[in-house]
Amino acid sequence: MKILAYERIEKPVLDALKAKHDVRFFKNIDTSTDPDFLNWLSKAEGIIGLDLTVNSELLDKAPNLRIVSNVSVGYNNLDIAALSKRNILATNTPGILTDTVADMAFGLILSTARRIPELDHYVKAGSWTESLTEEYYGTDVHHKKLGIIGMGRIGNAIAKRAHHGFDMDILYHSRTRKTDAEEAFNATYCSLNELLAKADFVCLITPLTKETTEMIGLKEFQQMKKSAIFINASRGKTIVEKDLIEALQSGEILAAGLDVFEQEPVEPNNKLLQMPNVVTLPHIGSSTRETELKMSELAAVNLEEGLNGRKPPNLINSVVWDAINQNGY
Ligand SMILES: NC(=O)C1=CN([C@@H]2O[C@H](COP(=O)(O)OP(=O)(O)OC[C@H]3O[C@@H](n4cnc5c(N)ncnc54)[C@H](O)[C@@H]3O)[C@@H](O)[C@H]2O)C=CC1
Ligand SMILES: O=C(O)C(=O)CO
Repeated sequence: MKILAYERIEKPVLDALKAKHDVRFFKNIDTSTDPDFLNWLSKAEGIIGLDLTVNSELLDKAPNLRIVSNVSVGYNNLDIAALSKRNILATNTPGILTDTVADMAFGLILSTARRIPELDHYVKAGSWTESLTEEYYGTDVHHKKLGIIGMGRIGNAIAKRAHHGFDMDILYHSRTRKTDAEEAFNATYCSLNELLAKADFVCLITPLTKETTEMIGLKEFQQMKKSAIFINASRGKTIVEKDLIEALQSGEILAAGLDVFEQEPVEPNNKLLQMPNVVTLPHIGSSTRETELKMSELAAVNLEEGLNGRKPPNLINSVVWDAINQNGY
């Protein structure tokens, strides 16, 4: 079968797909103009990859497409309505990356509060010439209040680390109450306003949807404590980035730890990159060797199951499955 592979997919998985199918791999191309890409797209039955924008415009050029398999849990790059309208299956990779992303989010909490990257530079620059004074002190993490916005799989894994490892009080805001998390981590459900006002650490880990786009802007930063540390591991567009810059510059909040940006890769002149109280990462939450491989493997299983007429384990638009089973492809 003809498969279009795009951007991130681990080599052993790509090689295994190539051994069975007619696969073309694309990286760093303009998907609206690249002739090779457009030619392959017109023939492809399956797409596998990370972050390819799949909308009506692209789908109009892909008449043979039957499945799009994302190598990520977030699928804000996919227009699910447009895919479903054309009876094209869409899949993602939930679960297997949860602990890895939670570790990284916790890494951002610790490194921002304890100023680890900043102090690492200080030591390596040879500036540690005398006993340190208050100016270099950080903020405690243990026994503080952690506010989690988006208490899903990853939110729960962050809460688990915070509750069991750091004796933190957990506040959370989500679309629905999560009684399991309340029982397991003594977590308290809050309105967004209440969470923002009470939390020492505000950690955003929702999917990017219409509802969550720009959900945290200047008004929300102003509601946070002046000592608050803001962590974003969700998607860059869940916040208003210029408002975060303003909130940090005016001292509305203390610091931020960011794995995601409005524009990725982040522009080198982004003001956030010049702030010592901001810890930045290159959208690397799930990217350990072990987990990236598992994500590619799971995405390949989803792809093959779909192409072989079986229900993929991580199907997003089950309405398409129902339609296919009633009417056939
Ligand atoms: N930085 C990174 O490398 C990674 C980032 N992510 C991001 O994390 C997101 C969450 O992943 P999972 O925990 O696996 O998803 P999930 O679906 O298990 O959890 C998402 C949670 O957000 C909540 N939510 C949705 N809309 C909301 C709203 N308007 N207000 C409040 N809560 C809302 C849902 O109720 C759910 O509890 C992904 O969609 C992706 O955007 C995921 C993996 C890696
Ligand atoms: O899985 C996701 O949603 C990511 O952001 C990349 O791993």
